[in-house]
Amino acid sequence: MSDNNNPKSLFDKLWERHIVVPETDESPAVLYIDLHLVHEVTSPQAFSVLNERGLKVRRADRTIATLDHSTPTLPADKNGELPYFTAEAKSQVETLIKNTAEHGIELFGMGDPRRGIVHVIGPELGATQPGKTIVCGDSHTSTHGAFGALAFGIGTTEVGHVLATQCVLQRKPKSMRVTFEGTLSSGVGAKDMALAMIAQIGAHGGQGYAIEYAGEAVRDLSMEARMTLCNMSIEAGARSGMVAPDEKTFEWLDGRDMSPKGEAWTDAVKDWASLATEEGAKFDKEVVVDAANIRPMITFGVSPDAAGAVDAIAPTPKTDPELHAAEYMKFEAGRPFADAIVNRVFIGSCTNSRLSDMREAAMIMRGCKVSKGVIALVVPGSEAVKRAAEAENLHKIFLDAGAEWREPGCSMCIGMNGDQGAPGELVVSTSNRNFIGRQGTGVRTVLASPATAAASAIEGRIADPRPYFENKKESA
Ligand SMILES: CC(C)[C@H](C(=O)O)[C@@H](O)C(=O)O
Ligand code: SF4
Repeated sequence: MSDNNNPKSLFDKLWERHIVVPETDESPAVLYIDLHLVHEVTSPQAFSVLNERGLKVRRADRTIATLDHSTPTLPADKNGELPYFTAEAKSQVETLIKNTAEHGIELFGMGDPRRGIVHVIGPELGATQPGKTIVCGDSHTSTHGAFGALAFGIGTTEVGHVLATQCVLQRKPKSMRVTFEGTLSSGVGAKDMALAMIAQIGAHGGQGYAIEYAGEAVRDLSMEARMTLCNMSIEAGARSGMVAPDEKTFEWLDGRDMSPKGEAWTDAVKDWASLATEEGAKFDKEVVVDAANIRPMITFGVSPDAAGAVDAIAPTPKTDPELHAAEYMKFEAGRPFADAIVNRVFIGSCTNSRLSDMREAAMIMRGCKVSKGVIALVVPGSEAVKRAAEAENLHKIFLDAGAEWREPGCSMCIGMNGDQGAPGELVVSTSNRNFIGRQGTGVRTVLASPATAAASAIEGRIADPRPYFENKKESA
């Protein structure tokens, strides 16, 4: 605990608790890692290095592995064969199965009811907890910061370091507080907050910083929505984003498989409650976002900061990269975004594939039909989300509307499993990256919330979800 003369931020506390060797001018700090998450794409090389050098995994009990990026979202065929996209995808999966078995690491593999996108299952299992340092060879590890953890992505070389030593070398980032002032209006959610913030500070605005999200609109968010917000921190250039743990956090974690139990739970909650940023704590940078005026957001370019309100008109490009992006995306300056014809819709990814996202999309699609000519894919983030959604019959709503209901995984967020759009198609996607070719060669990606994506699927154009919220309210 700090005294009032030295008020500390959540980030300071998390950092200090994990220093094994302090940082000097010559060398970064050695930081202890509480939880290491592993998936099939960034781990093979790391395990190879370990095996070549005859090293063991230091703490297999603090390491969990899942299969998500390369896994098919279509079921096995008659012979029980999964339809892998490429030999490489299949090999990544087989390699992780082999490596985890050899090193005694728990793997949530195909058919395991706990499998899912790495950033969805960590929290779901209760493995993600306040106060922890969490790493994964994956940039969207920032998602776990929603619980008041210091969570960041690492490279494959570092994955090897963590496997072997349970530590990473890190320079302490600068701190930034992003305060969302006011409350959100109906039909606006965490995805819109993230895109509005990134549009405001830029895709590099958070570079070199650890972000803490604060303010009334953040406190009001559910845990799932906080995960959406923290997930997108990386798209603002920051490696981590976090929210101070509170009653909502504790309630969400209570009773989960890996959450502490009994007396250990009581002690943990007491400790977690002491982590919040103290009054007067200093940040290297303060940013204020006007939450009350955020409208549903979409991206119109090829970087997540090219974002605007769904009911706005396409801006006139000012720079060469903007011109290039506008040519690629085919948004004509001065015309409403809502004029753009949509070919495909993807509802999923570690940004927006949790139960609340499924519910939001289903609320909009209930009793409606996906527009003719639009292919809509709904991909739950985990087996648990899939089960929970099916228990509420959400899958029926999607199927009745003419959308596809798939098996959990990263799917069209990155297309590594073969779920991709066709060249030239406009895809409204609830994922986090609109880079050229991310969802398939020549695909034009528009990032949006589940509500906006669902509304766009129905209307066949980029659509404002707000009228649906009004109508459902009236008919409720
Ligand atoms: C495959 C993996 C290395 C990558 C990442 O680190 O983010 C992926 O998850 C992504 O979203 O682009
Ligand atoms: S869902 Fe997308 S962003 Fe998330 S881990 Fe998978 S590929 Fe990366």
